Amino acid sequence: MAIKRSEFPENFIFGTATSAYQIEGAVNEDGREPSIWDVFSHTPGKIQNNENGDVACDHYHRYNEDVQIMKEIGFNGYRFSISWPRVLFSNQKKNQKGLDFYNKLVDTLLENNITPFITLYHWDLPYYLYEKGGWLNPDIALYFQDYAALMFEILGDRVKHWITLNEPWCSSYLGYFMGKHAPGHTNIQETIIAAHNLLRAHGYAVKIFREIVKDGIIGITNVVSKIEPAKESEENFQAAILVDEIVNGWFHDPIIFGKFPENAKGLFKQLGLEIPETDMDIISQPIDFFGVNYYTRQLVEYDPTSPYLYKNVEGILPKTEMGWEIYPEGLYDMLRKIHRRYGLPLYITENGMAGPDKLQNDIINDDYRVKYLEKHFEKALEAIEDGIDLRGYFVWSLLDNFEWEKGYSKRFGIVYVDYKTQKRYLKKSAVWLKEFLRK
Ligand SMILES: OC[C@@H]1[C@@H](O)[C@H](O)[C@@H](O)c2[nH]c(CCc3ccccc3)c[n+]21
Repeated sequence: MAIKRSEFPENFIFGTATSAYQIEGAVNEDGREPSIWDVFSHTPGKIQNNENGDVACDHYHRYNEDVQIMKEIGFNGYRFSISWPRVLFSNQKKNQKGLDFYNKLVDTLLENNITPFITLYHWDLPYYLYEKGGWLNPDIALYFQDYAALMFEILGDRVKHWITLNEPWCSSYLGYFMGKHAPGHTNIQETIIAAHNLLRAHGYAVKIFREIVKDGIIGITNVVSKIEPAKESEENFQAAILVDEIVNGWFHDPIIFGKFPENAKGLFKQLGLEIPETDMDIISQPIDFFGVNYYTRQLVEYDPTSPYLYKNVEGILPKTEMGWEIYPEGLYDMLRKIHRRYGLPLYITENGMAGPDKLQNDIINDDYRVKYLEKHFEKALEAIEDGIDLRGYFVWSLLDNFEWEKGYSKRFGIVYVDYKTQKRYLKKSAVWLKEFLRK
């Protein structure tokens, strides 16, 4: 029996999500200054095919058309991020033209009965702050607080749903340990310091939010992967617990319990790493929800030859173009785990897949994405029916866009973008969503 919109709560938010650097383009327009992703993507060898976000989906100029597409599909929510270097100059003066873009975007969304959910930081740190140490400099929390306060003052009268950070695990581990993302460092000690300062910045923003937007709600979005032992053994089971603490617990526990998870902390200490723990009271300021970005599971095995005592193992399930296993059961498991452990309302702030999308006679037949979304919607509904306080679901993503180190090679959109013409084409999954959201 196909799942129906009417089975979800009447006030449930069905939306779609994007981020500034991945769709806006116009990187040198109206005074926008460079971010770490402008510099990283222009560094040869960092991005597949040496692509960058200079133009992307040209959303800066086409936002009206894109909102009309959301309206046509029938979404009642839209999660997007603010480009920090577009709204604040390095001399700390506000960039009015940049702010006006977001004012117009918010007003257009509201005119079309689409609720804006704003992410303050989706990885595009102003480059001049990186030159001052970036996420390694404790002062970054104060810079972030000033930026957050500006956005709360400018948009807080109309925007009541706010997310401080998108996936601090990615910002710290991909940016400072694996070197795959900006700023491209490969240092585990820096990673732990960056993670702590990201959490501090989150706390400083929550603190000022309570003073400026008294009728709004604020949370943080984390990537949440279902961590499973590749083979059943006590050692592998322990490895899974450890990895769950490193990937998931490290960015949830401090916010709710005011402390880092013990096993992971013990491992890092055994490796001789410093674990800064200042401001845990600010980090654990009460928040109103957790945003959950769910895509897949991670299979791990105990590995005594690794300093982190584990290794990732390739799974056997059907995979998306990113090589991620399709595992909707993990969505249910993680919603239940996060809800039980932390007791906060949840929004699925990202879920979706990269597919082998081909434009043929103006049609993109992404049946695989229809099936993916249907299966994950079913698990979201099951969670709601089991009493989990899930309030919304944002499909990643509205448009095909700049997929970070993979450039434009991976298409996550429900709307196909022909980058040569910037023409948008609704994929079959968008047409399916339009039908689903009607019922
Ligand atoms: O890769 C698709 C999207 C990105 O385009 C978004 O900007 C970003 O928020 C985002 N995060 C993830 C999850 C990445 C991840 C998967 C598995 C394990 C750890 C991290 C997937 N995505």
